[in-house]
Amino acid sequence: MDILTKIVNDKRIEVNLRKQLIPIKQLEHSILFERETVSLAKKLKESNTGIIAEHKRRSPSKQVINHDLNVFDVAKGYEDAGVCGMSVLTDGKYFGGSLDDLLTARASCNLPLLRKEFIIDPYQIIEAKAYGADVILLIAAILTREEIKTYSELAKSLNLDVLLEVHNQDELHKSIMPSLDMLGVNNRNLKTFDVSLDTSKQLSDLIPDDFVKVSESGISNIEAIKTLQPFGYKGFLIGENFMKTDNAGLSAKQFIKTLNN
Ligand SMILES: O=P(O)(O)OC[C@@H](O)[C@@H](O)c1c[nH]c2ccccc12
Repeated sequence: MDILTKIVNDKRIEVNLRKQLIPIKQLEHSILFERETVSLAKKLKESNTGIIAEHKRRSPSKQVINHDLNVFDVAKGYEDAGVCGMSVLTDGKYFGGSLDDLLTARASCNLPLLRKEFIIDPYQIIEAKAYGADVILLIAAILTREEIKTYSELAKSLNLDVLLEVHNQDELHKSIMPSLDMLGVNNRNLKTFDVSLDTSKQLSDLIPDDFVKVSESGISNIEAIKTLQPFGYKGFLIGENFMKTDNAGLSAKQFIKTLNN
């Protein structure tokens, strides 16, 4: 069984348990559920750098990245660095994250926050809003077109932005619909972990101009961004490159400073 299938199988069990612990009605009554969200897509459109910086402690491909940083400082640091948005991994078993991380990031900064999660149930979208997210991720590899439609429309009705992630042409073709805001090309194959920026280059032409294009994963230097910008990418999702350092915020700050020069 590939890793993505494993993650999704575990996620179904987890979500069913969560639903029993905290009913949707309760989530809908939380204070953050009423919060006015901030659009990441809009920020990316207005930016010349377009960095979305991620909080990620570990991953199935890299094992430990960093267990010593705390989300509160990382979020503050990213905001101070001038990133457009922050991505927070909320999966516990494979990425060492949690919904508490999302809450902490929310308490620490005003950046648009992306709930980085394997969404397979509408419950998780309600949850994202209740824990302070502004954006949800939908992964085409694990959803049908119908699911993408239902989930993205639900997100839009809650004023959440939608980032739809693809890795190949088939996933892209099945996913294009007006309820998406951003199209993310994952340079990492979630089944084999192979990383290549060529994926972003090859798919860029097939993404209609109405969507903000985001390149995700394996971006470790300024050159990568300079190479991808002419292909129309406005957003760059960077995790490990910042998280593997002692001070993720500071390394994002230096990165953005160099990018601006
Ligand atoms: O650490 P990197 O290589 O900079 O990658 C960040 C981000 O793109 C990656 O964490 C990611 C992209 N899509 C995902 C889906 C699920 C979990 C994680 C991801």
